[in-house]
Amino acid sequence: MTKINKAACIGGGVIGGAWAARFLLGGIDVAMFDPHPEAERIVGEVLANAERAYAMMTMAPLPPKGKLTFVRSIEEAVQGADWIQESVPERVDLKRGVITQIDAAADPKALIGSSTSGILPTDLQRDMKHPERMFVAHPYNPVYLLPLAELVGGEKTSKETLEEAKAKLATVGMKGVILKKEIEAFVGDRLLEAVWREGLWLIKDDICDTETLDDVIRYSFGMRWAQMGMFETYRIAGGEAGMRHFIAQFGPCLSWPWTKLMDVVDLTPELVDKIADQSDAQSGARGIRELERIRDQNLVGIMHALKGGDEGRGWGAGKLLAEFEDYLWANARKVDKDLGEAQPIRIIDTKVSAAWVDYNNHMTEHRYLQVFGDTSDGILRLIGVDLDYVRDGHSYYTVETHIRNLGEAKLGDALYSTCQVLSSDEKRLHIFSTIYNKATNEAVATAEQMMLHVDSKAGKAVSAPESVLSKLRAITEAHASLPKPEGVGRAVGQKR
Ligand SMILES: NC(=O)C1=CN([C@@H]2O[C@H](COP(=O)(O)OP(=O)(O)OC[C@H]3O[C@@H](n4cnc5c(N)ncnc54)[C@H](O)[C@@H]3O)[C@@H](O)[C@H]2O)C=CC1
Ligand SMILES: C[N+](C)(C)CC(=O)CC(=O)[O-]
Repeated sequence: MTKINKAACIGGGVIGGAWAARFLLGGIDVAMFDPHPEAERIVGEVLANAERAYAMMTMAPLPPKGKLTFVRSIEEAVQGADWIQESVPERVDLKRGVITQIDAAADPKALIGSSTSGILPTDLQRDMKHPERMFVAHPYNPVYLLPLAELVGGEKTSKETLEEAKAKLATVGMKGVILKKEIEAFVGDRLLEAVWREGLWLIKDDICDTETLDDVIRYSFGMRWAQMGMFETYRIAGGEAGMRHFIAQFGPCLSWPWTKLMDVVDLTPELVDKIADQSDAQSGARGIRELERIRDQNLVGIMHALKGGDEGRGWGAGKLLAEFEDYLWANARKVDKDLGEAQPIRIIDTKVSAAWVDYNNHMTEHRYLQVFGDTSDGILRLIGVDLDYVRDGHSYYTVETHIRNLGEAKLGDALYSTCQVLSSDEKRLHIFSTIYNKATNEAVATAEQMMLHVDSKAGKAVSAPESVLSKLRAITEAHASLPKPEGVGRAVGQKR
């Protein structure tokens, strides 16, 4: 896949700031131009929330964070950039001017995406010298988590540009969908606008308030949409006869006067006050950044659930996350560890994220197991048991774990883990891992684990191949000279 080497973000508001976060956390340097006097603070706050979300989202090795530079002009921002994302306010004259300015200063091969929610790319590329590399890349808020970008070409956009944009977006975990034709508001905003129009009428006519309306969405079809969209959901709603029956039964309702879709509600000052007051009553006690964090944590939870969907193969946005994680592992900097060194191997570096903390205000139990699980995965990768190996039908399964919690890990604490191999043979791997607080180097928890090499299709333990065993022997022999760690073999309740 073709990586993005350097990105330029023109406009750093809600969307531009979140694009910058997506690129930076994908390891890409970003030059940002936004004349807003508080642009650095705003982007900094968005980035902080994005980093928090990524810490919850994945334990796959993200590349070192890219460097963010604020610059004073569009010309300076686009220097050396191969992806330029325009996210200035939704006005055709402003956007066209900015895009024409970008075009004049950028490398003629650099891709130029516009975040516009609905303006035709043909209208935006009108004055460009190299319009073939300009397109709409319409994202969804928050761009750093929601992976979709609608890719829409104008009359002068080349097909190759859209394909290249799609391939590049995959390297930052995004799914680019290429629309067959340009149309105002593309696909997503057409659908959203229809629902929004209807929602405004329901509030205006006092059928419900904003909170009730949101409840109707989030306790019902919102959940369905997140995992299956509209048409697959309705196929199921048609019962065994599927889509044809669904259309036969519910199609006629479309011509009954159920909706007010074609009437545009008059957004009078009174109606705006009414909606804003209801919205304040619904959510005003929490600030925007706090609401963003709640939203992000929920979105991560949904993606995690979808990652386990379809019997572990992953589904929708969760499958995409799993594919992105595969990509991150495949592209992680290979740490050349000396397998013959007589010291526990350092495996994981992480931080206690907000999602890991419980009502006792410290890292909750199962997160220790998660870090230990990632540590054992790390040692397995060192001996060649990686995702390809697992896909080929073999793996190590953990059959026993004993965790001891020795100290507290608090929100934001930096942690690292080490792993010592206690013994191994053709089938067994006996390890002892420790999680340390990075600031104090004090042990926070230990785990003793026994793993078995298995033929995962047959579901039984089998000998590992020599390619794995030779590496494992090197580590086991080196670690044999280490003192036995305190706590090995301890049983629960045993006196110290
Ligand atoms: N907010 C949303 O939910 C979504 C917005 N979009 C699109 O993203 C674009 C940006 O929208 P938001 O980020 O919401 O707006 P915003 O108002 O939060 O941010 C716009 C930013 O552009 C900056 N700006 C103004 N003129 C500029 C110029 N000449 N050069 C550089 N920066 C300039 C402003 O200072 C501001 O920080 C729009 O086209 C919008 O339709 C797309 C998807 C979702
Ligand atoms: C409101 N909006 C039209 C700017 C919304 C979008 O474009 C997409 C989104 O994130 O909902």
